[in-house]
Amino acid sequence: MGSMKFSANLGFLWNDRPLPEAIRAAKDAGFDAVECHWPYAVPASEVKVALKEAGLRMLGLNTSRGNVSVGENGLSALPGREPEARAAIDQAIEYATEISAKAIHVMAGNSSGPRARSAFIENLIYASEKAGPDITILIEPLNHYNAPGYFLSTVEQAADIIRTVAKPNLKMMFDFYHVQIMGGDVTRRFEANLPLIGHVQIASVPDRGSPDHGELDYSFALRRVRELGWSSPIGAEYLPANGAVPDLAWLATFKN
Ligand SMILES: O=C(O)[C@@H](O)C(=O)CO
Ligand SMILES: [Mg+2]
Repeated sequence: MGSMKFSANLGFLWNDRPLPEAIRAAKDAGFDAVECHWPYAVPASEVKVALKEAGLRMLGLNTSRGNVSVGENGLSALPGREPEARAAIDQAIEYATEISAKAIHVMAGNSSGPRARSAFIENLIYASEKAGPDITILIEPLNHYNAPGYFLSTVEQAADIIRTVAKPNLKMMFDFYHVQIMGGDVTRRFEANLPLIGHVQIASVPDRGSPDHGELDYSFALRRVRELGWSSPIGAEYLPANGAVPDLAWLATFKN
């Protein structure tokens, strides 16, 4: 696929190591960038040093999910929880600013209906304005097996929200793994939503493993992504088959 770039998602890859060590492992493995889920337990100053030493950019991090022990998966589409949602957004912006991260995924949470939609829209306006033009705010449709009850589940719903909020730095995280499960037709839907897409992620379907097997042919899908002009690193967000150390044979094949 020539000159495709890839970002290691350290929420899943090398997630048994402290984040600075995972950043170094990603560099040694040949990744072009990194991204993570929830880095907040590690001081941003340590992550900043590790990124500088590795010469890698942190492409994205997520807002806090809230109370994970009771199943919370984000706060921004929960009516009545605006103060906590905005505190999570502030925390993410502060962390992202310190490490010069490119994007923040604002997690919606488990909810539905018009009040949830209004809360999400208002919180996304807050996030987009507060983040400023150097940080992209992302929203990500998640599939209903991994995230049952999550507010945002389809690309079309995300596109509607992005158009309603109408802020230039609000975009969609297009995770092919979720999009394939929630209706497929992935390359057409990628093309149709291209102007609204801010980051791309991949994993095999249905097992969420390395992107070289399963029902979705990434050698085709990523060629199409590239033909459509996408040049930023693609997020490798998969669960390694042998624990946290990833199977990486696919990386050399897809990069060349
Ligand atoms: O696809 C996912 O699950 C992630 O991109 C994420 O940020 C939510 O956990
Ligand atoms: Mg994802």
